[in-house]
Amino acid sequence: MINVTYSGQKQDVLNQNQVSRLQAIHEDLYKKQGAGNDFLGWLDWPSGLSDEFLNNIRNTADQIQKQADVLIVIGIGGSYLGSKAVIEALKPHFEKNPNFEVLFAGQHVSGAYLKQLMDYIDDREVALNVISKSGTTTEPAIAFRFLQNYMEDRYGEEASSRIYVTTDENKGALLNLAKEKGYQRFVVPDDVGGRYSVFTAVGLLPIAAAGYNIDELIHGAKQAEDGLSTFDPENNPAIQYAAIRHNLYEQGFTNEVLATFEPKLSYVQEWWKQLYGESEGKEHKGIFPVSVTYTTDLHSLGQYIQDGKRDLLESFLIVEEVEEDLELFEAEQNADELNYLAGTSLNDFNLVAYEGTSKAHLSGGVPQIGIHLPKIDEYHIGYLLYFYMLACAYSAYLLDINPFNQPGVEEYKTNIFKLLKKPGYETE
Ligand SMILES: O=P(O)(O)OC[C@H]1O[C@H](O)[C@H](O)[C@@H](O)[C@@H]1O
Repeated sequence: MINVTYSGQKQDVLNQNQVSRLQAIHEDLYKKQGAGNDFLGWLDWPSGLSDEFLNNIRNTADQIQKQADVLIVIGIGGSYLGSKAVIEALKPHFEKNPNFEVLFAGQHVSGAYLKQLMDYIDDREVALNVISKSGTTTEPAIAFRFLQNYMEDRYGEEASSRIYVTTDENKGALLNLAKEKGYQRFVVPDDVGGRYSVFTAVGLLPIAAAGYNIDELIHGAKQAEDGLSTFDPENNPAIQYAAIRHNLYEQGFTNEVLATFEPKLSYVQEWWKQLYGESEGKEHKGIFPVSVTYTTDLHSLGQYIQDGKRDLLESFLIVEEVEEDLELFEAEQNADELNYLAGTSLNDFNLVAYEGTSKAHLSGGVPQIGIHLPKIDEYHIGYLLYFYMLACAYSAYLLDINPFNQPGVEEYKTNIFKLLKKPGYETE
C-alpha cells in the first residue's frame, strides 16, 4: 500500500535500542496506556464505525444536497482541515457551474471574505455545517454569528432545518445554541482531538455532502488501521516514517519539508502541518513541519532547500498513478525548443523532475524520505491520512511528548481576549 523509502547518509535506521523503544511505544499505544491515552479514540475508530452512524451521515448529506446548492462548513484547525484536505484532493481542478459546492468559513477572520461569501451565495440555496469540538473557538463563532443571521434573515423559521452542528455531546456555547434553536447535531467524540477527527462526523459529513464516497474513505482507513497495527519495524511504514524522522531529528535535522508534485494534495499538506506541528511542537522539542509544491516551489524555495541552512529533511509524497495526463508533441516550428520532449508526458516530466530534484537535494545534504501513494482516490486518501496519524503518535512518543494536547495555543488566545476585554479577562 504505502511504501516508505529512505535515502540519506548511511545510518542504522533501526538500531536495537530504537527497536525496543518502538516496541514499548507500540504496547503503550495499543493498550491505550501512554501519555494522553484518553485521546486515543481515533486509533480503532474506522473499524468501530456502525452502519447506523454511516447511514445517518449519508442521509444527512443527501438531505443537504436536496435542500441546498452550497454547503458552508464553518470551522478552524482540525474542524476544517480534514474535510478540506480530502475534498481538495478529490475534486476536479475546474468545474463548470457545479451543481453543488462545499465552501469554508471561520478558518480566518477576514471581513472581505465573509462579505464576498454572503454576496456569492445570495442567488443559491444554502446550508451550514458549523463544526467546533470545544464549541467556544472565536473565529468560527464570529463567522457563524454572521452566517446564522444571514440564514435567519433569508429563510426565517426554515433556517434551523438548514443548519447542522458538529460539537461536543455535553458542553460548549455551540451546543447550547444548537439545542436552543433545534439544529440537527453530530458529536465530536470526547476521545478524539480535532486534528485526529477526519473520520468522525467532523470530516465525514462535509465529505459526503461534497459527493465523495465515504465508504471507500473508511475502507482505506480501516485497511490502514488493520495493516499498520502489527509491530514489524522493518515493514510497517508508519513505524519506519516515525523512526527515520526521529533519527534525523536527533542528528539536527529539525525541519521537515513535505514536498509533492501533485497540487491537489496541498491541503493534505496543510492538514499534515497541523497534525505534526501541534502534536510534536512542545517542551522546546519537535520537527517544524513545512510544505512545498513542486515544481512551483523549485522556482522559489528550491534555492534554500538546495543551499540554505542544513537542518532540513525532505519527505516526498509521491503519487504513483496520475488520473489524467498530456503528452508533448512535435511542433513544426520548434521556436520554443521543446521538440526534444515530444512523446514525453507531463507526468514523465514530473518523475524526471523528482529524480533530478531528489539527487540534487541529497547531494546538497538534505536527507530524504519517500512516501509512495499508489493513487489519489477515496480509498488511498483514507489510508494515507490514517498512516500519518499513526506515525505521528509514534513520532511524538519517541520525543517523550504527549501527542494529543496543545497547551501552547492558549497563550496568544488569552492575550487576544485580554486585549478585546472579553468578560472574565478584563482585569487580568
Ligand atoms: O474544534 P475547535 O474546538 O473549534 O478547535 C479548533 C482548533 O483550534 C484550537 O485552537 C486548536 O489549537 C486546534 O487543535 C483545534 O483544531
